[in-house]
Amino acid sequence: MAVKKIESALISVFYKDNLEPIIALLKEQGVKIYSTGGTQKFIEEQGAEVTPVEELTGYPSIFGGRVKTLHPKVFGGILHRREEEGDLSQAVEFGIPSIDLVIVDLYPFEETVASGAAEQDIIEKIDIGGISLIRAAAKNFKDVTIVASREQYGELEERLKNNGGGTTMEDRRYFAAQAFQVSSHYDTHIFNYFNQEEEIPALKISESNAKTLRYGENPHQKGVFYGKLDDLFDQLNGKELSYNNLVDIDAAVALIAEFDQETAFAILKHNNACGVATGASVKEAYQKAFEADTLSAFGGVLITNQKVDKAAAEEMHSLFFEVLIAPAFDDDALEILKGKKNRILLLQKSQVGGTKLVKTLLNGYIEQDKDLATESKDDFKVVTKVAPTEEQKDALVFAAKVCKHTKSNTIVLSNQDQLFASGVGQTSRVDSLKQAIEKAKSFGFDLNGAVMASDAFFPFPDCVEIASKEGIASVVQPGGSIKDKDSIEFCDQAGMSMVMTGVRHFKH
Ligand SMILES: NC(=O)c1ncn([C@@H]2O[C@H](COP(=O)(O)O)[C@@H](O)[C@H]2O)c1NC=O
Repeated sequence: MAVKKIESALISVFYKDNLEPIIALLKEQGVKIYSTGGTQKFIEEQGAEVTPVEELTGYPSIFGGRVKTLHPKVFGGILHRREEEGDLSQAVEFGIPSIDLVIVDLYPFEETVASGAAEQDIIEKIDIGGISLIRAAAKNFKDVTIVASREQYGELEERLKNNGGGTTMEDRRYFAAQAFQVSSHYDTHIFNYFNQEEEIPALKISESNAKTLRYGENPHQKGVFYGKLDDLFDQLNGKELSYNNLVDIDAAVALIAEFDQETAFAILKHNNACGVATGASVKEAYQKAFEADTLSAFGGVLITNQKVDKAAAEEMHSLFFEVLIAPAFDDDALEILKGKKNRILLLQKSQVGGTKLVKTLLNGYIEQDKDLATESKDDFKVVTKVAPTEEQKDALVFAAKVCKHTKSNTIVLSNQDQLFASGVGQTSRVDSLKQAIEKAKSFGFDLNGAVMASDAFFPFPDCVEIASKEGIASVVQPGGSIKDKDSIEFCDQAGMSMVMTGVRHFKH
């Protein structure tokens, strides 16, 4: 493919770091360099000759830097079509030089917003000249090479070296695509800043950090994660995270975030908890979580909200599991856990944050607020003659937390510090209850005195009838059925207590 030699360049970058090798290369090739104030100074410090852009435009940088490159001599130099006679003669007529390479690093708008800066500082960080240079050069990629961010310096250097100081059409088209990626990302952030009140009903998401996964949900499906996982986790051991790992990890961190007062441990499989417990230590919480379902724990995703110590690590080590997430690990615990080379160990550095959930649906996207409601004892409205004891209320809070993070329809059975069993994702609530009862019994739990949580109301009294037969003593549910009365009356006859929260927690 034909190589177009670079003879002139315009460089205007906010962050000057890492530019040195490019300057050295351009200098070596005798490229004529035009530049703006701060960048010009930096390039001169590298010992290269620079023509100030002011010399080209005949204007100084004005209005506090709001106008410096915005001039026909600059944009004409980029945009004129080299194969058009008319464009070439106009360039000569108006004394417009050719600019073959444009290097820009935009004002850091996103960073300034994130720093909590004042509105005026944020507005000044909306780059105008830089973004225009990027668009112009990308549009004229047939003749011009555009490098739109400092992250692309390495690629430019490599391509210039490979092509003897020039670029191919393929190179320039690639850089143009990168440029529009940079400019659209930049504008997305500006729009979202201006539309914080969501007056304009438009969904703009832009994430340039991509991680190609081994595959999607199944090996015949491709999968990519877009986001900055490194902000949340340090991976300390194990194989690459898979699509399904990420889905389970997402569910695990959301569940464990419910427990901020006590040491908690959860084991998840296919998005649902098969074990959850609190305890005096991570080891004890793990043991109790594991007890709830010693079969499902195999290959599971494990998570705790406390530092993993040696005792806990020794206890877990014999279990085959995919992932363990914790906010910290003792060195001797890590040494034990690293004994299995594929085992994924994640150190969680921060909470997930964010208030919205988005997914694709039909031919569009669906967005909703995250379910950030968690009920405490104060939210319980006792609707039966018998009120739950304090201990039962603790158990109801525990069960309700697990219930909120389990696929609907769900029924969760527990005491105040241990999940006994849950029925998950059943098409009828009764089936969920039956599944939970059978499972709890199969792992040796005595349901006498246990509590029950339901993610949505009981349309009929059938669930409390079945629960009563098993000795379940107290129930938490949102309420809101036209037949609430039937369930309440049954509980009163059976001597059970029931509280309503008024908050439904479907998880589809
Ligand atoms: N106003 C303009 O004409 C203009 N032209 C280029 N810039 C930006 O100015 C910055 C470089 O400025 P300096 O070389 O003075 O440090 C770059 O981030 C570039 O994107 C401009 N600034 C903002 O719009």
